[in-house]
Amino acid sequence: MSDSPSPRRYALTLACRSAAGQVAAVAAFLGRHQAYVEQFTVYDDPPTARFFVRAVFRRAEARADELVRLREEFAVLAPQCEALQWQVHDLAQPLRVLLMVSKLDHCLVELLAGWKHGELPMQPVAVVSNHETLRGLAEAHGLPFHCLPVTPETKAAQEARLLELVHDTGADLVVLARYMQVLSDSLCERLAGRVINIHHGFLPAFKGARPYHQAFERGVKIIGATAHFATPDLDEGPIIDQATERVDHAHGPEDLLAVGRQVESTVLSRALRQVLEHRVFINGQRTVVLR
Ligand SMILES: Nc1nc2c(c(=O)[nH]1)N[C@@H](CN(C=O)c1ccc(C(=O)N[C@@H](CCC(=O)O)C(=O)O)cc1)CN2
Repeated sequence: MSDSPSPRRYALTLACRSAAGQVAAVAAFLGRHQAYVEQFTVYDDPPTARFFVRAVFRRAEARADELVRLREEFAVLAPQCEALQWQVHDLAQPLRVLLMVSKLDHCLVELLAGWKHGELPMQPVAVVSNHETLRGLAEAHGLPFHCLPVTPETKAAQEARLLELVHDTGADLVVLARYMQVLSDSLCERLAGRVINIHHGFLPAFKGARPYHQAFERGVKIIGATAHFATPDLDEGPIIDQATERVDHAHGPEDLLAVGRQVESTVLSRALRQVLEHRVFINGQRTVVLR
């Protein structure tokens, strides 16, 4: 990166205790840095007495070390704001994403298309699967493909290999794009807040591996999909986004799966975009999504 000053765009995210003066403190910080603020969104959550801030700003003449200086100086301010979590992101450095899939390709195809079309600001770093089925799709997009078959006997070793890949690729996020194996408690804890799953059901209804069959048996008239952070509690993680579609008595389980494909792909892509744009905060069992 040249030393000559160049315009750079940043996102500042802050979760802190609810209190007077939080906005003023952040605004003063941005003012001290002659920041040109493009977006400034806040939400106060009375039930948890937490306050959430997302600011997108730019600096006309940013020095090479500006991101480091911004972080060092916000680190001084953070305790005064009773910060619980904060980060300054350089928007020219998209988050690195490790994609996981089993045999069904519809969600992976949607994410890769969104990336190629510049709609998903991410840097995919690899595709990991427990089947060979989608190697061609990954490699056609120039992405390394790693097949880690999972059985009860191999699960621990394969998860250790997955953690190695997360480390070696510098992945910030892991996206379960119809990856049909339950991640262990220890893996979820190691990657807490960094694993996004698409559940092919409208949670909290119809948890598990076969929600469309459950929906058919129940005779529902609406099906849906849910993007959430994966936690040790299967299909219980904080929800990022959901969507639904109407169905009727004539839809069998396979028809429901067919209707659900686009709902799943749309919800996962939308949820991932919100995370990539630093809009999503985990707030206990829930999320705050600053639009
Ligand atoms: N720790 C978590 N891991 C995963 C989650 C999660 O919420 N927490 N979500 C799943 C995705 N999923 C539903 O959305 C899901 C996938 C698979 C199963 C399941 O029972 N799988 C069986 C194996 C099935 C098979 O081999 O085809 C199993 O793992 O024993 C339930 C829910 C992804 N992981």
